Amino acid sequence: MSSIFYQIALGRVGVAMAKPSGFRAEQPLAPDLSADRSIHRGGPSSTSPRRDIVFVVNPRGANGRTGKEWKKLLPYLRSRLGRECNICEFFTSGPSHAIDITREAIREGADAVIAVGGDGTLHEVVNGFFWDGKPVANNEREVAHPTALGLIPLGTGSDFARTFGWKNDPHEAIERIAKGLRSRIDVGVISREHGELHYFINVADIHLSAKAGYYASRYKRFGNLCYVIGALQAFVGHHNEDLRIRVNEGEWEVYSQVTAICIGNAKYFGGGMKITPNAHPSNGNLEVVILQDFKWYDFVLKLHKLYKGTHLSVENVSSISVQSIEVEHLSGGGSIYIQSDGEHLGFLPRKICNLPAAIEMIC
Ligand SMILES: Nc1ncnc2c1ncn2[C@@H]1O[C@H](COP(=O)(O)OP(=O)(O)OP(=O)(O)O)[C@@H](O)[C@H]1O
Repeated sequence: MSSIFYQIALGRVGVAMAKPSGFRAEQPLAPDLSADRSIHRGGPSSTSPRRDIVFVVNPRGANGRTGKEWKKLLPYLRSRLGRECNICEFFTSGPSHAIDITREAIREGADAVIAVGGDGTLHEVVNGFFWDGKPVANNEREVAHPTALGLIPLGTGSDFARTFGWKNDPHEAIERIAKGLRSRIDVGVISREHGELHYFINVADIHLSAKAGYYASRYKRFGNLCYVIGALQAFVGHHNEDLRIRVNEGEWEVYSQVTAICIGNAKYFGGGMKITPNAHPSNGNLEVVILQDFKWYDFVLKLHKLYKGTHLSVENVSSISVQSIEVEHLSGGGSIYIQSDGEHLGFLPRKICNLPAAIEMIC
C-alpha cells in the first residue's frame, strides 16, 4: 500500500502529520529501472514501493545555521536520493515537535527518520521512536525491517556524531543515507517514580556538568564557547555532594563529595569532551564515569585529559560498565541537576537503564 507520504506527494490527501510545520514531500519521479538499487542494502528490492525518508529539520539549530545549510543542501539531496526515495521534509516549530513528527512517521511506515540538526534534535527524534514505554509500531504496511534512525549532524556540539568519527559534513551524511547500511544500537532510558520515561542516545549526566549544560543552552549563539560560559556559571555556588548510588539492582553505596556522574551510551559531550571513552552505542552497556572531590583548579589542570579521554587514571575518577544505575541525593532537597543529550531533565532521584539494540540506525 502507498504510504501517506506518497499520497501527499501525489496530492491525494491534504493533511500530513501531527502539527506539521513546513511539510514538503518531493514529487516522485518516474521509476528508473536501469538504476542500480543494490547499494540500498537496508531498502526494498526494485519491485518494492519507493521508500519514504522523513527529514526532521530544526531550522533554529546551531543558532539558525541548520536551516540555512539545509536550504543549500536540498538540491544535492534531491539529486542523490530523489530517484529511489520520497523525500519528506518537516521543519520543527519548537521544542518537542520532532518527537510528534517522528512518532507519526513511524506509524505511517517511513523507511527512515533522519534528524537534521544537533544533539537536541537527535534526542527528540530518538524519543519519538517510543511511546508509553514501548517502541512505536508501524501501522500501515508489512515491512521487512523497522524504521531506521539517521542523522545529518548540523548542530553546535554534534557530540553523538563524534563517537562514529562523523563530521558536521552533510554531504558525507547523505552518502551514508544513500548506502543505507543499518546496525542495531543501544538506547538509554531514564525513569523516576510515577514519572514518564525519557530516552537518550548519547550521554546522560548529573550535578555540575548537568548544571553547566543547563546554562550553556542559553548561550548557543556563541557557538562552542557556550560550554565554557555554562561551566563558569555552574561553578558559582557549586558544592560537591554525597550521593547514594545503586548499580545493576545491587546494594546501595554512598559516594562522597561527587562533582559529576556521566553515563555514556556514546563517548563525547559538552562540545567534544571525551567523557566516557569506553562507551559505544553498540556494546550492550553504559559506561558510568564518576568524578569526586574535584575543585575548580582540578578542571584547569586536568581539562586536557577530559578532552582526550585519558582521565580515567586520574585520582578521584572511577569508571564502571553498567546495565542500570540509580542515583539519589543523600540529603534530599531536589537540587541536583540531571540532563541527557544536553537537554535539561530536572533533578534527582533517577534510575538510568540500558536498552540493548533498541533502534536500527543508519551508520
Ligand atoms: N523551531 C524551533 N525554534 C526554537 N527551538 C527549536 C525549534 N525546533 C527545535 N527547537 C529546539 O532547539 C534545541 C536545540 O536544537 P539542536 O540540538 O538541533 O541544535 P544545537 O543546540 O545548536 O546543537 P547541539 O545540541 O548539538 O549543541 C532542541 O532542544 C529543540 O527542542
